[in-house]
Amino acid sequence: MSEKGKGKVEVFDSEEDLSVSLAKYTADLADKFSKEKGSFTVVLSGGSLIKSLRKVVEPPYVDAVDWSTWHVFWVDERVVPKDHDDSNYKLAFDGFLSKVPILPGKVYAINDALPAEGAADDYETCLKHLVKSNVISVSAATGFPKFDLMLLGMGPDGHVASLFPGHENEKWVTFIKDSPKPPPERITFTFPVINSSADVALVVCGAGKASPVHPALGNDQNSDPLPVGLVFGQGYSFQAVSCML
Ligand SMILES: O=C1O[C@H](COP(=O)(O)O)[C@@H](O)[C@H](O)[C@H]1O
Repeated sequence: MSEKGKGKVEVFDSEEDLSVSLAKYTADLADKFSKEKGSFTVVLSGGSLIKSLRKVVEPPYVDAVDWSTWHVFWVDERVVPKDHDDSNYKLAFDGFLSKVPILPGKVYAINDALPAEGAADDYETCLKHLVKSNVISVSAATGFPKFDLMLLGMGPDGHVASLFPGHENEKWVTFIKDSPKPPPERITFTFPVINSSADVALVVCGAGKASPVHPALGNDQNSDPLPVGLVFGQGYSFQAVSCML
């Protein structure tokens, strides 16, 4: 999606239906990219997204997907140890990664021994190495890394990743120490990276999130832009919404 409002919007009656559709969408994209280039780079969010991904680690997908081609990243992470209940890595490990044979060397968690700024720099350096070794491509349009699929959630305040209202940055990975949603210290991909992805799935579930998602769908031109309204994609974008709009 290169312009706001050009994404495909799917609205589901239930979170169960959303989850079934998200599994097919993710598995189909993994298959497409794996056949085209032998790898699939996917970026996870924390929060409710991991629960919504549950069907992809169940039959038929769990057996049909070629997990050996997957490279897994995080769009944002809390600066806590990997075994902490607030860790997005732990959430993804418990609900997703522990159920599939993705090679541990292709799972790129943040360095949890570093403080926020160091962890953000370290993750950006890791991405730059992976660009050099052609694991991650670069967007010809933006010069930023181009992941195959960015799986985004959205908070009730309209935040995506750990990009809260008023946040701007031209780095690949940045950090915050004052997140309005606990825990306060986080690292996060920036909008140029998010918006350079080949595909972006914005997975939003629940009536409480109906109002902030309107700008992302191009339905509300007048209100102040929320972070979710700044999400675009370079290619086909899938936005799954199960709330009343
Ligand atoms: O703090 C975070 O919140 C958002 C949204 O979470 P949700 O539980 O409301 O879906 C999440 O996408 C992000 O990765 C996480 O760090």
